[in-house]
Order: sequence, then structure tokens, then C-alpha cells
Amino acid sequence: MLPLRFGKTSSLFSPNILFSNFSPRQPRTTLLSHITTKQLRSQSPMASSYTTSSHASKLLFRQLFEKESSTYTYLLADISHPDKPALLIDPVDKTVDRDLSVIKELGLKLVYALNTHVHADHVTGTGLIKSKVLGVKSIISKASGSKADIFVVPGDTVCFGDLFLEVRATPGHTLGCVTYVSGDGPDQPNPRMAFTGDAILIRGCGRTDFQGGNSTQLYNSVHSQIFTLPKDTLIYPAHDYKGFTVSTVGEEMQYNPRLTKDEVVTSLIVHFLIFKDLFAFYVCISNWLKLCSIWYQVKLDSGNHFGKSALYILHATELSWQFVD
Ligand SMILES: N[C@@H](CCC(=O)N[C@@H](CSS)C(=O)NCC(=O)O)C(=O)O
Repeated sequence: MLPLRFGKTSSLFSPNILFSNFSPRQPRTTLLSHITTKQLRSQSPMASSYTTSSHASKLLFRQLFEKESSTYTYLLADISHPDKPALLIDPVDKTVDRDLSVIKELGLKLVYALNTHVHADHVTGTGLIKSKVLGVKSIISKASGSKADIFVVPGDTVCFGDLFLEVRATPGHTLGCVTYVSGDGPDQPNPRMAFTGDAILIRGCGRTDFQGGNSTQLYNSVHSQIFTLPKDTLIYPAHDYKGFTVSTVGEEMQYNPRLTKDEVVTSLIVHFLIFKDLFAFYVCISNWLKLCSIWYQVKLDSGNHFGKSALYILHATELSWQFVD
């Protein structure tokens, strides 16, 4: 087996290339356009003779579901390649056996197990997969701070056969969230496919109230990294809680209630809600202070003037009190 190879390019567009264990059988110009000559040579001694090919890559794609955490795992493979190299995105530990048996039945060779981010709601299946299938490499973003065999940064590409995924930074749900987007080119899947993790869900988005989440960061990263993709790009999230399976960039730009409002409006709404809550808290405290002072006054009055035990019913909302024998 060929060793896993990395390459760095001076290209601004695609700084890092991850070569899969499979050197492209007949690489095409689209793929080569992302690889510098130096990388090309390191990839294969035959590489310089690879120019164009009319042979179209063929993506095998499966959307797999884990119902307890409502998580989607995605299986992608280049079945036009003789080795049928495959990768899994966001595998769940509970469904590893199911996923591996599908891979076996389809005659695929699992090369990579990728995570879009560190999951809070379930345990990733990557560790289990590595223990069951020799040679599989786990991949996660460097910014995740998690453990993996390979750390990716925005602009990296992950190759499997003649197909590849681009890595885009989409932080906000967690700091290290990335979206894997299928390659841009005539031989790559069309429409493009974005595996968004929890950055964008169908008509929703990942929560930002824990794991170092940040709603403004999420809004900005989705707008700059996902909403700039072609409108027909398919969106495949890591979760769905309502029965949806897929959406498109155009659809989410129009109908996603959490990500369509203007940022200033969103910020004003958030600040208004915070102010409203603070005001309600102030009213509550101030009412209780008033109640305490009324109660104290009544106690004094009772001792000094009424001279009998009494039960006072204080109405918190109306700030009035009643005297009962
Ligand atoms: N609303 C979910 C609750 C599970 C949940 O919080 N999921 C996370 C992703 S896993 S950390 C999330 O970000 N959800 C988005 C949301 O809008 O809730 C449920 O219905 O079970």
C-alpha cells in the first residue's frame, strides 16, 4: 500500500492537499488544477503523463441515520476507481457495525473516517472503526483540539480516488467546526454537496450556547463559507429532528429562520430579548423588596396597633396586601 502523503502548495486557493492511499488512476485536469507540479511528481512517477481523461468519476453516496441522536453519517466512495476508496463522515459508535457491513457488501475500501466537529450528543465511531479496519485514518480539524490521525485546516482537500472534498471553516457551534464540500470541477459531483455538520441544519442551525459556541461567528461563517456556494449545492447536515434529509443552499438562504435575518436585525433582537429579561429580573427583585418592606411595616402595625396574630396575604403582582383574622 502506498503511504499517506501530504503536500503543501503555494496556491492561495488550495494550500494543502491530502493524497489518499490511492493515486488517481486517470487524474483529470480538474483534479490536477489543485495540485502543484511538485505535488504531482510526489504523487506518482507517472503523474506528469496524466493530462485529461473523458472517463467520468462515479460517486457512490449513502445517507445513514442513527435514530437515538438523530445523527446522519455519510458514506462516499469513488466506484469508478479500481480500489473503490471510500470515506465516512461523522460515524456514530452505535452504528459502526451497520456502516462497516454496508461498506463490505458494496465492495468498498474504507480509507478515511472524518468528523465535522467534536460531537456533544454522541460518541464518534472513528476509534471503533480504526480498531476494526486496519489502515483507516481519522480526520478532524486542527482547531477542534481533538485527537485524530490527520488534522485539516481550511483550504485542505481530502482525496478519495479521483474525487475530493474541500475543507471550509464553519465555526460557531464549536470553534473547530468544518464543512466538507465536494470538489469543484466537471468530473466532480454536480450539483456540489456540502456536509455541514451542525453549522447549518435544515431550517435551523447548531446551538451556540455551549462548547464555546458563538452565534455571530456561526452566522458569519455560514454566510461566507456556505451561502457563497452555488444555490443548487446540496446541504447534508449532521442532524435532523423533523424528518428532513437534504436541502440546498438556495433553499436555506431563503427559508432558514435562524440564518436569513440581517445580522444587525438579529443582534437588535438578541439585545432586546436580553434587555427584556434583565428588566423582568429587576421588576421581580424590586417587587420582592417592596413586599418585604410592606410585610415588615404590617408586622410593626400588627404589634403596635392591632395586637393580635394575623396572616397577611401579599399579592406579589399587584403589590397590595390583605389582613386576615
Ligand atoms: N433540539 C434537539 C436537541 C438536541 C440538540 O441540542 N442538538 C444539537 C446538536 S447535537 S450537540 C443542536 O444544535 N440542535 C439544534 C437545535 O435547534 O436544537 C432535539 O429536538 O432533540
